[in-house]
Amino acid sequence: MVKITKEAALTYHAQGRPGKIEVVPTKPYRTQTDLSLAYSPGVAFPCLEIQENPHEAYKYTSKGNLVAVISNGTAVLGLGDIGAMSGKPVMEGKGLLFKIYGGIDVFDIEINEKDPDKFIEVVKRIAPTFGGINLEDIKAPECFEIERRLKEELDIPVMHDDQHGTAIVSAAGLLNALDVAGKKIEDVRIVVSGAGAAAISCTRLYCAFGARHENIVMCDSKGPIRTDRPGLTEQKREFATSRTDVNTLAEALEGADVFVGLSKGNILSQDMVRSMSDHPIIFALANPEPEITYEDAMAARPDVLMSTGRTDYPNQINNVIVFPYIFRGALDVASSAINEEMKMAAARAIAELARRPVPDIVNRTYDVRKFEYGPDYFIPKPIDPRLITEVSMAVAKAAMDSGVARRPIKDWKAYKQQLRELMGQETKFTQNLYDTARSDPKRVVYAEGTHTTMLQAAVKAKEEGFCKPILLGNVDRIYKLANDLQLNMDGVEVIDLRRDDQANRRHRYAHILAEKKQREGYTYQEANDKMYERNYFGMMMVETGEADAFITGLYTKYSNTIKVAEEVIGIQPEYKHFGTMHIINSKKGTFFVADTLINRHPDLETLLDITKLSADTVRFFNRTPVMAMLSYSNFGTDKAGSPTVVHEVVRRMQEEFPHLAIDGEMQLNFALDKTLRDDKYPFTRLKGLDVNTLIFPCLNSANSSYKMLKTMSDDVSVIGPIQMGLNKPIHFTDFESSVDDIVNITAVAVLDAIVEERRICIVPQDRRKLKVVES
Ligand SMILES: NC(=O)C1=CN([C@@H]2O[C@H](COP(=O)(O)OP(=O)(O)OC[C@H]3O[C@@H](n4cnc5c(N)ncnc54)[C@H](OP(=O)(O)O)[C@@H]3O)[C@@H](O)[C@H]2O)C=CC1
Ligand SMILES: CC(=O)C(=O)O
Ligand SMILES: [Mg+2]
Repeated sequence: MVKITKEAALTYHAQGRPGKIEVVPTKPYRTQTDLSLAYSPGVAFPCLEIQENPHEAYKYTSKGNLVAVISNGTAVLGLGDIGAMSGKPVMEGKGLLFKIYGGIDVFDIEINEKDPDKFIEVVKRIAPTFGGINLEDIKAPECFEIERRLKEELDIPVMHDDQHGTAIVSAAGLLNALDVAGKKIEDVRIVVSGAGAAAISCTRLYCAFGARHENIVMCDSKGPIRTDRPGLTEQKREFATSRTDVNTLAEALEGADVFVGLSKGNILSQDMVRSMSDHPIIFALANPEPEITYEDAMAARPDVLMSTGRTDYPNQINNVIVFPYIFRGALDVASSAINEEMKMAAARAIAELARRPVPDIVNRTYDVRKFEYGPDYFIPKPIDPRLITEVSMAVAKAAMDSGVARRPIKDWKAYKQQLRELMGQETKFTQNLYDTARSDPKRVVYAEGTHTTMLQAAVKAKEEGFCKPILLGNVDRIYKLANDLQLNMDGVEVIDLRRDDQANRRHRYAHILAEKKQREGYTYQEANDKMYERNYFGMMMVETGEADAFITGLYTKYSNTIKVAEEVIGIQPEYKHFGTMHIINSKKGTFFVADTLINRHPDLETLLDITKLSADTVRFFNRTPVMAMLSYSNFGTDKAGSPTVVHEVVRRMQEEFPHLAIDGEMQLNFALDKTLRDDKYPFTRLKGLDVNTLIFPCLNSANSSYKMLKTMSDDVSVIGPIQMGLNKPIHFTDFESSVDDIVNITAVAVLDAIVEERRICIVPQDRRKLKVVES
């Protein structure tokens, strides 16, 4: 587990641009016209529209996606009243989290005002700017009145996150921890340490889920809150116990099932933990120091079900699992409030998610082989990409059902897709790719069945509904691995090509290959030896029609696999070379990039083949190719060196395909910026067109470019490599491919296999029949 040091935290905040957030324009601003639209005089028009109908603010401004995180710094984490400005790093941090998890923009606002009436007045006056208000780190009891009045007096969702975000996530954690411990919420004895903003709201929500008042003891800085204590606030009175036998936290904890700490660091001792019942649930949620450290609690007894509020320990219970999504759902239906129904729906959705298999990306990020629902994992990880869809949708639905949604959602499938796209999880392109592959699932051979990534990808592709996997490898090993990973192997075929029962098949394949290659010096014996290698055997399955597509590459070097593919499958007759393409999905659109893996220094004929194959592949994905031939020079500015080859390819392509949008050679920025290109070079065939296909002059530049994008940009997803030019659907992976990379390639391979006889140059009427990926 990562230990966070003071030095590291200070450097993180100070390095580069100080702080953690910046404001980024969302409209063009390069030209004088842009500026006149963005500001005066153009800006006057939306102003007047809003004056006439205030709701138009959601249409013409950022209001609908803008949340204020507002604090007066009186209860910052567990640090106490450190002042408004000192709390700014926390509020900026929330801004960052809102953005990365919920796609919501935030202005953090620190108000130097402790008087509730004045504070409320300030918030009310700035409220028109925002679509929602997240109150943060405001101490009890003032926070209750502040939130109550703002909710009453404003018509946008207002939520004090320390109260309700914490209540929702800890209720989800409690439901699951009780399930793991085999206990019922109605029966358990709960001790709550803290009687502030977070503690009161959490306890209220536990009661809404069935916890009994009489089973709860709440403690504040003075100890257990009893009904016989004079001068209790209204909220403390709500949870005061009538028990007279409890005078200390230690006494309250004897035999208790649950401890929830929302108070102060280091107030729970190991002895207290030992005095609790079997499988005690300990939520030590004070930040930054929990009521007891994870290590101490685990050392006290092995059966503890332990959570903290920190990222660096298992079972983090932190409101970050809630606030981005509850506001997302609320904003998306223009909800006028965040009510009890929405909170309970969010808690149930979070609890339910933790019980489902965990996505590969989460395991990889935490460097864990597999998270499994149980003592060490009963709450989803904040980076779980499903939170945005599951929680936001549950919240939006609850808002609609409870009558506070002003813009109900009509198409839930489209909304889910919109949420995924918002977070760049899944572009429309990938979705369409999957849908098309699903229309006619194919038999796909995975060469490396014993590789965990390949095995998981094969099962996932099957579960996505677009393939019938055939795994090559040792049968016992594959089933053991699948068992360890809890994978459902129904519908998966496993073939151990080395076993005696495959001898006939090996001989048969060897005969076919030897016959095909007899004029190239191939003997039967040689071919038979090769059938013990998974790439030969698997490709022969496709060659003979006993499978539809083949995927390999995690163990084998690319150059070796290519040789086998050329030998067994061969290149399409109209070409002499084959190549690879990567598809880049970014906020700016989908781009096809070639040749990313095969031809190191393509000569004229090779580059010509790559270009033609690329045009066909782009059409295969049902797009019209708009092709830029790239180089370091523009349209003949360099008359020597490599640009001359590109120049000549363009000439030949334009001559052979008079209607194809292709031009060059040109630099990458001219390819991607049509205004710049049309301004400087108005004569091109690409005038007014957005380029979607980038043909690089050599492997160095193509390979480095797609890898640079993949590594440096979080907003980019890459599909590939997609092979172009082989006779059959043989596809390769990078050795560093993830499960999702291979699932994507499987979809491409299936699509490839759907095209009968696999001609990339598919005739238009066949294409329509196939309903391949829509533009
Ligand atoms: N993990 C998470 O997601 C979240 C964690 N928190 C954490 O919860 C804690 C409280 O936050 P919040 O409710 O906003 O703050 P408040 O200031 O509103 O409440 C603090 C409460 O803690 C009580 N307290 C202080 N010292 C002790 C002690 N020694 N024993 C028992 N109770 C004590 C106070 O008692 P008294 O009333 O007598 O003053 C008060 O009731 C913080 O540490 C915060 O970081 C908060 C929100 C979310
Ligand atoms: C997480 C949080 O909001 C707090 O500790 O105050
Ligand atoms: Mg807080």
